Amino acid sequence: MALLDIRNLVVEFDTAAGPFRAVDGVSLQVDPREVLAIVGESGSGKSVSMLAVMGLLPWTAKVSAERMVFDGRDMMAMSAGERRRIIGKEIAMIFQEPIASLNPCFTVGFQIEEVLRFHLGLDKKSRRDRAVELLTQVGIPDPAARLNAFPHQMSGGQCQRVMIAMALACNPKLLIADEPTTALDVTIQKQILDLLMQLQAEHGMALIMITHNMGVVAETADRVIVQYKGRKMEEADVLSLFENPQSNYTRALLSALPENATGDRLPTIAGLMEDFTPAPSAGEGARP
Ligand SMILES: Nc1ncnc2c1ncn2[C@@H]1O[C@H](COP(=O)(O)OP(=O)(O)OP(=O)(O)O)[C@@H](O)[C@H]1O
Repeated sequence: MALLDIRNLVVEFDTAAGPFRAVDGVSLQVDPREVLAIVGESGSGKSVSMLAVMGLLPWTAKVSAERMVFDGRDMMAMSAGERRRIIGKEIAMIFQEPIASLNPCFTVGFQIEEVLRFHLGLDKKSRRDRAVELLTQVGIPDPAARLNAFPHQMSGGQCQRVMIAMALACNPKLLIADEPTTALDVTIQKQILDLLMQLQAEHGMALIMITHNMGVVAETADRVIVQYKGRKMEEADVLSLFENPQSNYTRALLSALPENATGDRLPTIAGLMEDFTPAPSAGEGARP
């Protein structure tokens, strides 16, 4: 049984110019321990789809889905309180801007311990011990002392490690990583990706990796969904996607990779919805 099963997700925003459909009928399933990449260019609705699952969209968003089931529980039917108990505990998310994701007014120790207090009700001493253990797991040197640091006293890479520690605090079944390395220096990007993959394997969690980077897809994913302008263009296991892409949009994305350039210039992607057709298997709820 899929850990997360979403059918026909639609997200529409009320804007001054009228309703805007950011996600248009996306279906996806993730199995326990599986790594699913959602890839697509900026604005393709990758983040909005996952923020809809987390219930983190602003009130201007209208979310509908035929099905949104996590670990056998219907997320569309549950109360806001029930959802809050799952979010951050069983499903955790990390974001592109680690420094902006942390609260600048509190030490990182306080912020990690707050997750442990809210979701697990641990006492002060157990919270501190667990926070040290978590910082150790994500590779922060001198963890007991670093708990007293404020986010501005840490580098971007260290802040992302802290975000990962917070996400792991309650041993989630699913981690959603939204462009987790995009804002970091190239050398740090690789370290954070390696850390995420190591923790995913050790903790046996499912991972949804949101990215615009085909290199990240190739390094991390078991299965891939290609999204464009709010619609699913293709879904395939990672090898099939690279070796035998079915949608002309996926082919355009792959041919725009620097290593696939044949002339002096990289090919551009035309950018008109009408030009691209989803792969025949992309539309249905069930995965190919
Ligand atoms: N609060 C909002 N109100 C109106 N439109 C929004 C809102 N949030 C996102 N959008 C729009 O929804 C579309 C999808 O955004 P989304 O952030 O999911 O894209 P993305 O594929 O994750 O790209 P990026 O990597 O740049 O975040 C974009 O056109 C964006 O402008």
